[in-house]
Amino acid sequence: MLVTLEGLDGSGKTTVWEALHDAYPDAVFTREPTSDSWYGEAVNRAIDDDDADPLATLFLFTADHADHLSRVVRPALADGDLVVSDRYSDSRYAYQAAALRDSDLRRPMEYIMGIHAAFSRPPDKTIYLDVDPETAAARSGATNKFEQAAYLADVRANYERLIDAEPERFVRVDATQSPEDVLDAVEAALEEVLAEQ
Ligand SMILES: Nc1ncnc2c1ncn2[C@@H]1O[C@H](COP(=O)(O)OP(=O)(O)OP(=O)(O)O)[C@@H](O)[C@H]1O
Ligand SMILES: Cc1cn([C@H]2C[C@H](O)[C@@H](COP(=O)(O)O)O2)c(=O)[nH]c1=O
Repeated sequence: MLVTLEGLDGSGKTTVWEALHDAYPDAVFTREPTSDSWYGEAVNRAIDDDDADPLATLFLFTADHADHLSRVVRPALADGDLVVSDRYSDSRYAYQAAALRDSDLRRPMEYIMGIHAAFSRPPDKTIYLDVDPETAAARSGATNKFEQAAYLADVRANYERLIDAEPERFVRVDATQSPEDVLDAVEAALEEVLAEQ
């Protein structure tokens, strides 16, 4: 089963993802952008480059996703493992659709989803850590172009579109709660998902 953690920068995904290692010692924990490949390194260069072309950036993130799928996600799923990914395809739909909002693409989110539909493996469940853009920007330190409150407001609106389209896949968790309460809510959601399996 493939479970993904999604949300704005600073929503607390990585904090939760790290804490889940103890509760699910046999699961495969992974992330996007990947941290162990040159594709991930290329993505990080684009994140840090304020002048990076947004369409080129989309394809770098998508290349990293293709490598992540073939090298990590599909083999783990084939072995019957629980895979928990800190960010995955929804991050592209939410973030790159916002970055490409004023581009020549008529419907950026649909375009990005179309590219993924040809090769990706959709998540079985997605835990969405919901936080307002101001809190997100403050917590993340606003250190890169994606971590600005105005941009994150667009990203959040895109996440809401994704949730509206597939309410059964998403579990929304209030990420303004204390870290302990957020983790309790995520663990409860995961237990329910695994029990349904
Ligand atoms: N529930 C919470 N309440 C207050 N602060 C939190 C909470 N969860 C995480 N934080 C703090 O917010 C900061 C960002 O947390 P974290 O790195 O887990 O977020 P993230 O969603 O993974 O961000 P990014 O997407 O930018 O990597 C950290 O300093 C962390 O300690
Ligand atoms: C996977 C992915 C990520 N992003 C953005 C979101 C963050 O601002 C950075 C890095 O992610 P992290 O969780 O803070 O390490 O990249 C994106 O725009 N599109 C994506 O597909």
